[in-house]
Amino acid sequence: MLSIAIYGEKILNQQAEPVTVFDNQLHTLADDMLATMQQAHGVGIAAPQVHRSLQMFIMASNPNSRYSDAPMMAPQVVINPQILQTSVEQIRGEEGCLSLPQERCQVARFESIEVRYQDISGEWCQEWLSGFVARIFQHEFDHLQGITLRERMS
Ligand SMILES: O=C(NO)N[C@@H](Cc1ccccc1)C(=O)O
Ligand SMILES: [Zn+2]
Repeated sequence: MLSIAIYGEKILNQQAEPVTVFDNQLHTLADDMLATMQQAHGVGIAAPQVHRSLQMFIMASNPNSRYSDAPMMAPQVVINPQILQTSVEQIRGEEGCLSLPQERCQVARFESIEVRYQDISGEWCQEWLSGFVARIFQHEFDHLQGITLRERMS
């Protein structure tokens, strides 16, 4: 397990660096992030939260004790992400953050987004996401820009 940075640590307010080397060490980091997220009953985790200032996160929505109505999806490693388009509609919904333990708050997010990112092997993927998975993507994407829930609490 990796240690999770807590709100206030400056790494959470930094712009993360692009990933340029897709090697075994990157695979190990992805595996360690997933294990750390699962141990914390999370549905997503971003590299800066495990003290690695890299443009990389994992989305792994699953119904668990913290989000009982989360949809089931296979864990997805997202590297060097871009948000290409967003829906007009925004939806308020409850979010938590592993770096803000015990806090939950309502955040407005775009209902659907078109995204482009590289997977663990460096292949580019482009797709539309909507609903809870789009919410997780936007939450993790914020982390890569040094934005946390505290800055989103309206
Ligand atoms: O802190 C993180 N990721 O950065 N993990 C959050 C992810 C998340 C995002 C959006 C809505 C709900 C939950 C978690 O509670 O598992
Ligand atoms: Zn978070």
